[in-house]
Amino acid sequence: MRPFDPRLLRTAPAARRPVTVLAVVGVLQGLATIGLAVALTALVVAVVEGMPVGPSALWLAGLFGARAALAWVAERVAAWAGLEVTAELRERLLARWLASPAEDRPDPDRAVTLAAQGAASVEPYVARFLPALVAGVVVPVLALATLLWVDWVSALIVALTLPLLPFFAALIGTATRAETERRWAALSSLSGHFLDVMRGLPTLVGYGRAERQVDVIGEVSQQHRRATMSTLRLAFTSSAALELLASISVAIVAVTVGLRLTHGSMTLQAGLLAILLAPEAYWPIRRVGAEFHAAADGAEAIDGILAELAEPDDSSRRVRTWPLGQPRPHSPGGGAPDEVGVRLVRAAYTYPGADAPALTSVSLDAGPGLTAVTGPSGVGKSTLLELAAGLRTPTAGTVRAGRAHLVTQRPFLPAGTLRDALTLGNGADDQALWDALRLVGLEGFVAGLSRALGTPLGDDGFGLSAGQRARVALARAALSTAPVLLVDEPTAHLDEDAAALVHDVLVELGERRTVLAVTHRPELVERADRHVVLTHEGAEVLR
Ligand SMILES: Nc1ncnc2c1ncn2[C@@H]1O[C@H](COP(=O)(O)OP(=O)(O)OP(=O)(O)O)[C@@H](O)[C@H]1O
Repeated sequence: MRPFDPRLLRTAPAARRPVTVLAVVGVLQGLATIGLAVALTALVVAVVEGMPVGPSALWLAGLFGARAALAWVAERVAAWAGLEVTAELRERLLARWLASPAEDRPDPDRAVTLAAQGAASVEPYVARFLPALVAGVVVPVLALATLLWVDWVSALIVALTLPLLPFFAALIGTATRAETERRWAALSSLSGHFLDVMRGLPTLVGYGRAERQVDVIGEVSQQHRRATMSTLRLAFTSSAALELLASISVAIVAVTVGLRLTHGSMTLQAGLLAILLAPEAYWPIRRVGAEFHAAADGAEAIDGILAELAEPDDSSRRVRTWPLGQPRPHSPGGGAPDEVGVRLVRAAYTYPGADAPALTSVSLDAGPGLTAVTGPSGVGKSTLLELAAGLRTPTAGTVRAGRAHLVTQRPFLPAGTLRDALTLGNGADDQALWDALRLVGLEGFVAGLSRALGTPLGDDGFGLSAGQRARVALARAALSTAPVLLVDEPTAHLDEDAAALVHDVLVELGERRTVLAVTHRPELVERADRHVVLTHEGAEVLR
């Protein structure tokens, strides 16, 4: 692990200010520590020699106060810096992944590990390790310079023994590296397993196989525990080794000072100051060693995150890049911003690692109005919508589409209120929300809830039926200002009456926008302006 990776400050500019403040506070803390040793010596000498103690006592109290205040500031700034960096790295990762075609994104388990635990482990690195590193560089230099001025013999002993600490720390660090990598791999595999089990839980419960997963999760957790314990063992042993080395070095200084004091070849002032200053040269380096282990995970994660954020070699595949939370500068799928339709010319798509293409040479031209897309299961209908939405880049041919809103077969509904699920954080007034709910036939249902739009929903829309979830997703599509709506099997979970209502909504939306709806329902095909049948050979436009 590199002690400090400057790429971090380049990638997370928000961290620059807090990290600079941390460095300045670290230098001030070092000066206060040296000042404290000088003031304490002056006070003791004044007491011993019967001189007035007032001035040195005042200096001592003032410096104690200043050091306490600086420690408080350092703690606050470190916490602030940790949060800033973690938040910025997460935001950048999400922005990068959202701006990349699906095939360029990492596996979900790696993405979860990087953005969740990975970014979180950067916090102790920034909040604890970096301040320790600043102190580790500044304080020993200041202490050594003062020692040289006070007593060159003590300075020589410290100068000779001090480099042993970072040397041993580096030796131990090299041994820890493999352990840290093992722990990181164990964590990634645990996340992957956990994610897979959570995804497959309904199926596993359905087949009565959920219990078996307890053992699998148990075994992976044990691997993680063993890796963590061996890292901890190493951390404790290395701390003890550095502690011992520093204690022996301070003892050598103390013994030589004591001998010279006894022989009268040294003044009490110089001797006391040397004994007080010697430990100050060692402790910051010991602290770096101690914080190193807490930071090792963070440094490993930073490597992974920075690699993920690094510019890709093939920038032509990066079809859409825009800052998070800002409107897209150009529409997905390579279309112009004002385009209102979807146009595919001999578009093909092969999933990464797949042998056969999921979509072969599809050409279609869908302008404003409702276009029904039908075809046998697995023919590539969902893939077609993802291409039109710009989530994937075609492996051959071209796709042009206006700004699109995609309603997938399993629409994402965040945990929060019904209002959150409808707006997804975009501003829309309540009147617009009620209009959209009326459109999809949910107005009466929501009005009947005691907290109406403020009704809390669980993860994935928990608390709503499958049909209600589909209609909330459709209301969200109606609320969006995108000129192109892409809808994947909107009536899959609905009974005849509810399906008829959704069909009305799609027809109505089609009067104002381009609606591409994948469906199995002949009633919707009947009412559509265009009908495209997807086959394994391409697309056949029937109407
Ligand atoms: N992420 C993926 N990785 C690899 N292959 C995939 C992936 N998603 C889909 N496929 C494959 O691509 C083909 C087209 O899938 P797609 O989901 O687009 O079909 P579909 O027509 O929408 O099917 P259905 O009507 O059952 O929803 C299928 O053979 C499927 O197995």
